[in-house]
Formats: sequence, C-alpha cells, structure tokens
Amino acid sequence: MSTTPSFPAATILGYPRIGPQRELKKALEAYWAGSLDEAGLESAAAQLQDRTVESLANLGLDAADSSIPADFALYDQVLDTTAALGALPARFADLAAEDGSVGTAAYFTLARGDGQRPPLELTKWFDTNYHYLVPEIGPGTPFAAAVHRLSGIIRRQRERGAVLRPVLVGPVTYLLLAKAEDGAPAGFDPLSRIDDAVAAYAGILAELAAAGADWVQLDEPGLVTDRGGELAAPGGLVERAYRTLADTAGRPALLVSTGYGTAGDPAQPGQALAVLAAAGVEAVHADLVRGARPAAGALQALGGTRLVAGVVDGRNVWRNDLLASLDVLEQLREAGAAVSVATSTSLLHVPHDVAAETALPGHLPAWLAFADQKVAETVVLARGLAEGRPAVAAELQEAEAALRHRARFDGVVVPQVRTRTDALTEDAFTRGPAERRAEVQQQRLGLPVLPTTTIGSFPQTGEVRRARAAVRNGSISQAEYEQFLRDEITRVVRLQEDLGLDVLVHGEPERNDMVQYFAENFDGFAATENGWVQSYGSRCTRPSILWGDVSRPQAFTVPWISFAQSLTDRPLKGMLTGPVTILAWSFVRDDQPLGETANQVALALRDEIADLEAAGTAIVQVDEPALRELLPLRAADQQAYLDWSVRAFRLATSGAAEQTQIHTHLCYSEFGEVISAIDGLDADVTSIEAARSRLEVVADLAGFGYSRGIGPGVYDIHSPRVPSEQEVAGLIETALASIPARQLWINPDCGLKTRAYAETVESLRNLVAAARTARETVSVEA
Ligand code: MET
Ligand SMILES: [Zn+2]
Repeated sequence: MSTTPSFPAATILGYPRIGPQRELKKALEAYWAGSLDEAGLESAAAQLQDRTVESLANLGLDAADSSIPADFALYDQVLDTTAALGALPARFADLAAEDGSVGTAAYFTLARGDGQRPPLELTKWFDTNYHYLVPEIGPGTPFAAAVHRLSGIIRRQRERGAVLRPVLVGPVTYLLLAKAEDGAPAGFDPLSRIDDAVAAYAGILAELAAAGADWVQLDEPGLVTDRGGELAAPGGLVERAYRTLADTAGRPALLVSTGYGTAGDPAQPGQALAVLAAAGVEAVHADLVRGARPAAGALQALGGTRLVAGVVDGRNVWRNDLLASLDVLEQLREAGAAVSVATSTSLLHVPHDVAAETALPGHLPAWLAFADQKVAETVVLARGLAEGRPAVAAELQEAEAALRHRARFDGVVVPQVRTRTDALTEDAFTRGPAERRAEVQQQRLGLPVLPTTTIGSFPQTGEVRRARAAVRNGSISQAEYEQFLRDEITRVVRLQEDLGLDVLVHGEPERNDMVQYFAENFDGFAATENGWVQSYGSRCTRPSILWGDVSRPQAFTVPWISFAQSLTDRPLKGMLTGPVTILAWSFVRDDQPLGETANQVALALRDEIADLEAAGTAIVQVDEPALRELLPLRAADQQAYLDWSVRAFRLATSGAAEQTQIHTHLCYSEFGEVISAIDGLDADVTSIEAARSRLEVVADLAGFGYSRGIGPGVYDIHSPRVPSEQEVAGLIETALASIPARQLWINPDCGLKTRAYAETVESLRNLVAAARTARETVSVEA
C-alpha cells in the first residue's frame, strides 16, 4: 500500500440485511416461488441497498469514506464468501461458471438444494441464533477469485457517490467454520487449504480495489474460539496468512474484525490484534462488550494500526451507557492507540428501529437501541472522543437519564420476586431418587413398553393462523377464537387416539411461538411488533424483550391442558418451554447475571407446573431446545454456564411430585458433548433430535450410563418425507442395541407444527406400527 486512506472515526461492522419492512424476505420468497425473476430480485436488492446507504448516511455515517459496510448478502454472508471463492463442493461443481464464479441461481441451489442434491448444512453462527451455511472443503475444492457480485455493488455505489467498505468472512474463520467435504481422507482439516484460500483472497482484494474499494473488512470472529485463538499466537497461521495478504500489490487497506469475545489468548488480551498489526493489517477490531480490553503492551504494539473499538453492543437491544463507553475509548487513546468507534459485532442480531414500535409499554422505548439507534450511538461516541464531552453533552445527558430511569423503574426489581429467589435452598433444586419416581409414575400411568408420543405441536394449518389473525384484528371475538381452539384441540386429541399413540398432547394451536407465548403470559417481558431478526435465509424471528423481574400472574396453559385431558382417558402431557430456551430466544436484560434471570423464569414455570399438577396433569414436558445454544465458545467458560442452566431447569421442575413425570425435549444441535448436563437435568424422560444422525446420541447416552427414559427421534420432521414403517423399525432396533427397552420411548424428532397433515398422519401411523411390532419382540427385564 502506498497511501493508506484513513479509517473512519465511526463505523458499524454490519447492518440488518432483511429490510425494515422485510423487503428482502418478500423478494426472496417471490423469487423462489417463481413470481419474481432474477432481474426483479436484483432490483429489489439494489433498492434496499440504496435505502440502507441513504439511511445510514442520515444517521451520521459518511457515505464517502468507507464508514458504511457493504454487507448485502442475499442469503448468508458465509455463503457469499463461498461464492466469492467459487469454493463449490464436488456435488455442485457443474454450477460454476467458466471463471469459477457462482451466479444467482447457483447461489440459491447451494442454499436450498435442488431435489437431487442436498443443500449446504445450516448451523449456528458462534453463540447466536443466526445460522450460516457450512462450507464443505476437501483436498480438491477449487478456490477462485470471483467476487463479482460484491464488486458490482461497490462499482454501482461508486457511481452514486458512495465509497463503501466491502465485507467478507476472512480466510481463517472461513476454513474454521468449514467441514471436511464428504469423501475427504479421514482426518482431513479444511485449514490445510489455507495457502490456496489466501491466494484466492489476494485475487479478491485486487478485484475489490479495482472496483473502487478503499478499505475491505475481513471478519475473523473465529479467532475468539479456543482453536482460532491458538492460531492467532505470534508466528502462527493467522500471522502468516495476513502477512501474505498484506503483501498483495494494489490491495485496499484492510480492517480485520473479530467479535463475539476476546480474540486470541484470553490471558493475553490484545495480543492477537498486535499479531495482525505486525502482519501489516491497517485496522483491527476488538469486541469490548463480550471481550477483554487489550492490555497496554498490546496497544503499544499496534503501532500505526488503528484500533476499531467495539463498544456498542451488536447483540442486545439496550441503550448504551455512553459515559462508560467514552471512558473506555479515552483510556485506549491515552494508552497510545489510534481509536475508531464501532459496534461489538454486526448489527445483524438486532431489529432495525425502535421508532417502528408503536405498542411497547411507555417506559421501554427510551431504554432501547435497535440498529438505527446503535448507529447513532457510535457516531455520538466518535464525536465525543474527537471533540470532547461538551460537544455531545446533550446526548450524554439523555443516555444517563434513561439509564437512571431504567434502574429505578417499578418492575425492574420486584421485591416479591427477589424475596423468593433469595430464600431458595438446595432442596428447591432436587427431586426424590429417579428409580422410585419411575416406579410410582409407572403405577400411575400404566404405559406399555416402548411408549409412543409426539413432541407437542401439531400442524399449524392456514386455518389456525387465520383464526389467530382474525382475533387479533377483531373480526372474530375472543369467545369465538377460544371455541375454535377447543375444536382444534378436540380434533387433534381424537386423531392421536385413532393413531393409537400412548401419551397425547393438545397440539399447541394457541401458540404463535414457543417463547413469545410465554413472554406474553409472564410479567417482565414485552413483545415487539416489528422487531424481526434474521435467523437464516429469509427466516426471521421476533424475540421478546425481557426487561424486568419475571413472574407469572396466573395459570395460562392449564385451561387448554385440562380441556384436552377431559377428552381422553390416555395421559396427556402439559407443555412448557424451559427457562434457558426462553432466555436464549429473547433479548435479555443486561443488568444482572443470566443465571439470576433464569431462576426467576424457572420459578414462574414452577408455579405453572404446580397448577398443572393440581388440575390432575400426570406428565409435564419442559422443552429446552436451546440448551446447547448459549454454551460459551471457550471450553474454560462452559462449566459455569452448564451449572446455572441445569440448575434453572431443575428449579423449574423439582417442585413436581414424584408421581408427576417430567419430560424434556432437546433439538437443533448435537448434544454428544453435553451429556452430563442432560443427565444433570434429572428429567424422567428426555426426547432428543436424532433421526438425521442415525441415533448417534443414543450410543453417547448409553456410554455415559444414562439411566432414565430416552426418546431419540425416529422420524425426521424437517422435511415432508414420510418414513416407512421399516425405516422407523430400523431406527428402533439401532436404539435397542445400546439401551434397554424399558428406557426407550418412540417419538418424532421435534414438534409437527411446520408439517402438513397428510404426511404427518402417515408418518405417525408408521411410527406407531413400528413401535407395536418392536414391542412384541423385546424381552423386558423386570
Ligand atoms: N413442544 C414444542 C413443539 O412441539 C417443541 C419444539 S422444539 C423447537 O413444537
Ligand atoms: Zn424440537
């Protein structure tokens, strides 16, 4: 680099891509449905890009100095990087154009498959609820420099007078996130392709420079994991890779961003940044919300490399403590660093704009900062840092007033809730011995060996969704809606009886979402109207905001469960969402440890369980699909998390009598590495997603000596495919090879709400038939 353009004083690492009105979602879904052609999709995407640039400029980011990231993936930023590298797995090799590039249709084939070929796998992005498409890398995966879509965007924006900063996943993180392609030699490590990847990135940098980019952002959050952290040690792979990139002639200046924790060795905070600086990178970013502040020595070692300080939380919705952030920024500057202000991560994880909310409780908006408010916060902080505090006195004062108001607001601390959590003793977390529970429960329930059940929800048909919309907009009365729900429950209970299932469910027709439903019925939560956040592709969720002490004013699942139970002689499961999942899928208050908040939610659930028991419910399921989701990225931090999360589940469930059977349900990840936590939950029965992995988890559980009930999913509900009776029978047999029949339950992988009735009924029929046949052959030990 001859002359480095200076790095802007304020920036964000990324911005929500889906659009304030979910414009991108609508365009994508229209394109997939065939009602919008490729040109139409491109033009919708271009319009959204222009609006984003304009609105970020209005919020104070300069459109001409690389402050604004060009972060415009149509589906996923990791997939964009795969496309830019032309790194196609062999099964998709024919999709590449002559120069190795990947066109729009091919891009979506990677994301969604095409009937013949399965798509790339989706998995969680670090410890967030965003899912990326996993690169598949083998010894022969091609690496090209084919960043045509992104360079087209840079060029088009240049013509409009905007100089944006293109964003890609960096080479080390890209390979860390990859899995070995099927057919790669045993033990093949995608990172072994680092030199080829770096060569391709060098070509990409040249292409982006030619398109008019002054700065390029390479995201390397992989450096905050244990493995990535080791690679970032002095003289390691990260240093080597970035030295090569820095030596590329004619490249733009480089910002390497981290995010989601401390990059490198947590005992040497900032060392990884110094390593990147030594390699020749012009700017490095540190997450100062989740990560540690760089040590003085590391700051000095940055030399001329700019420190992009992520002091505004990209992952939560609370207003920034501007004074505290300014303190940090000033201290970094005093220690000798050249400092710019930024978010801790991309703003991908938060909704667009608090101003789009019209129905939040009155006290809440002033406490919140969604993406647009966070942009404004970075701009204010940069001004305060450059011009001194008096220049931003009004903003500082307003932020302080909001924080003070929040700290003292009624409902943030509720004495009755505190008295209860303070008084908890160890026996609130424990039940009687599991063997005795199993005995008295079986006396009460009289279930056959290999009992069959489902996970809770039944198909949410158009009719169910229309009824919910109708009661919301007032076109049917509450009484009519409740009658509709009772009819729906009646139908679902009859269907299960006809199918011959042993433990029934009510089907969850009253729930829009398994967390939001609880948030709506607990005190301390608020729901948003427009707070959509991308989960993957065009899929968005709308997390609730947990702002105050949590309690449950009155029983809310009991009426539905009791009604359902009144229709049948078979046992019917009460259905609740567990404390960890409620936290994981909400925006949670940041003013106390998560474990404390979890205990409050647990007590609210405990109250509901007591009411279910009083109403005669013999089985209660408490779903924890997100148990694995909040697991910290660093091994050293994991035990503490597992301790409080397991304790919260136990607090929720341990009030149950011994003859009440507690079930839990886990899905969405591999649980092999947290088996002892699953054991710690002490549930009587655990259903767990397993069909796609051919029941690997059963062997893990058996190896651990797990002794309570297990229901590994024997029907993969993630596609409309109907498993045959033989297929289910095969999975049952696999399960029986490692665990005794008396422990085994037969159930699908997860709830059925995304399925249609046609395939659901057929699949459940096969499941019940396979269980019955298996029952005849198992010899049950006494
Ligand atoms: N009880 C819930 C259901 O069946 C569990 C879902 S786990 C994502 O829908
Ligand atoms: Zn599930």
